[in-house]
Amino acid sequence: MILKVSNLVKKYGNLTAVNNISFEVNKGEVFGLLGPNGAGKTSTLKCILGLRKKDSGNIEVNGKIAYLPEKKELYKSYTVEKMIEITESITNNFSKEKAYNLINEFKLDKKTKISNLSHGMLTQLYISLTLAQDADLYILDEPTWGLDPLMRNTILDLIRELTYDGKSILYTSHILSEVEKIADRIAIMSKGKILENDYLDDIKNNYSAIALPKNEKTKGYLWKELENENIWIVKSSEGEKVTIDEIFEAIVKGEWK
Ligand SMILES: Nc1ncnc2c1ncn2[C@@H]1O[C@H](COP(=O)(O)OP(=O)(O)OP(=O)(O)O)[C@@H](O)[C@H]1O
Repeated sequence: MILKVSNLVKKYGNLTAVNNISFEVNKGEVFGLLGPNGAGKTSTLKCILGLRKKDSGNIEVNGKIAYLPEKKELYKSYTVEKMIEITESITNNFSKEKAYNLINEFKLDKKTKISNLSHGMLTQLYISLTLAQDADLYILDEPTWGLDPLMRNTILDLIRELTYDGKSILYTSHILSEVEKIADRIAIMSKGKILENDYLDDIKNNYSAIALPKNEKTKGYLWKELENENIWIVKSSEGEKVTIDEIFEAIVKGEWK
């Protein structure tokens, strides 16, 4: 186990952004922390990194962490080359060679000023600077934000490749299809709580959809209210197969009854 979060609570004044959550990330796995806007994902990552003070709970990290923040801001007046130099001077275990390999793979010109990079290119540079660090756990907050589908796939491949060397990845995303491609396990977060936490395949196999008359209730998530019946997502393999997108939607939207 590389990371163990137990009963983490983070409050901002009256708002409980992270409400008593627990999960573990194992060595060599990609763990996806999913949830809608404002679910508490970034707050969770920041508590793990010590960038936010937790209110209670326990966080155990076994190894070095490299972090890709959600707000990908870099010194605008520097060139790509200068940014790599600076990162090398202030970061432990940073490989300049690896950073250059990555920016070449992304076809970024080292002489370009950061202010002239497109949004996607800025993400590529930031990813290069993060993956060029030798770490045991890579914490990536929305690593594919603003990237086109081709570039997204390249980044997902790079993330997956990290696990071949036994590295672990904790990452957040809104894009279910990409999570399906690379995550081993996921946690679905909503309103500060983890509502589901399991192997992706198990989650997919455990849930199915059933239609019930309007006045009937069952144990599950009320997913869709139709004219004559309601559709429930239930923990059973008896009903219709559902996609991970549909399960996610039902868990986040519906209430477990
Ligand atoms: N510094 C802060 N001060 C006050 N409230 C905050 C602060 N940071 C986050 N919040 C609130 O905490 C809640 C969780 O925010 P957080 O950024 O952790 O969610 P998130 O799941 O990462 O969302 P997103 O996907 O939109 O980035 C939100 O209601 C947000 O408004």
